[in-house]
Amino acid sequence: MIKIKNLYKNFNDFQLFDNFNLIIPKGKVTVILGPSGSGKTTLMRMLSNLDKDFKGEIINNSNIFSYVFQEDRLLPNKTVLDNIEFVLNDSENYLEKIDMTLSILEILDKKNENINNLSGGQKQRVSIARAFISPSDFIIMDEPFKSLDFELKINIIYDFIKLLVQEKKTILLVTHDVLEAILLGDIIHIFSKPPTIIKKTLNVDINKSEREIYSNKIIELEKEIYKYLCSTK
Ligand SMILES: Nc1ncnc2c1ncn2[C@@H]1O[C@H](COP(=O)(O)OP(=O)(O)OP(=O)(O)O)[C@@H](O)[C@H]1O
Repeated sequence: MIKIKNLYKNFNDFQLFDNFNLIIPKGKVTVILGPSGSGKTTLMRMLSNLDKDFKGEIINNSNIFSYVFQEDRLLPNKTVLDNIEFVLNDSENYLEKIDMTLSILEILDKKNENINNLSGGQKQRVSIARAFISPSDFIIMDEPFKSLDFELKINIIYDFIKLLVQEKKTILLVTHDVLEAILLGDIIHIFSKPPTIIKKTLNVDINKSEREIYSNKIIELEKEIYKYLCSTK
């Protein structure tokens, strides 16, 4: 579990967080939805020790982090396999897991392909595979599906759900996409404008493998979230 306690963060006289608290439970997907400028990126930077200039406590026992960003951060001119082995110390022990993960993400046939020859969606699948295969305790995902078209995004999300059903991971997902939040999240936090607080927390009590985009439950949740996102309070 990762705990943020009594966090205060400012940039000169701009107070971004003013006694902010958040818990990221182990083995769950915690989603942050919030307006532009509410501090999502800053929070991720503080969680990953890139920004240490704050008051309060961040209790984080995870030793290894991995990241999935909107733009892929893969090694160019290397194969898919090279990119995955890059984050592993003893890749020999991971061969089965690599194949299984690539297969679920539908890119097993690209294993020995040069990254440069892959489409944007395929590269994003490689980024997800790499984060999943690496022995990290905590995966931070910053708008990982943003640049993808709707159909591709939904397909990758469903493949990603298959991975999560196989193996629970502690994930923090930051997104502006309400449907993505509902399909992947266990807990959804909606941020206010600064000074940022959590306006609303929703638990998604629908089995991950039963999250159908057209189902009434999903549509009801979407409506509820839009209500909070649109309220100025
Ligand atoms: N280095 C910095 N110096 C001054 N102000 C900053 C700095 N970094 C962030 N801010 C301010 O802090 C606020 C939060 O920024 P942040 O990038 O964390 O928001 P965000 O929620 O990730 O936004 P978006 O959804 O647009 O990516 C913004 O008002 C931003 O201008």
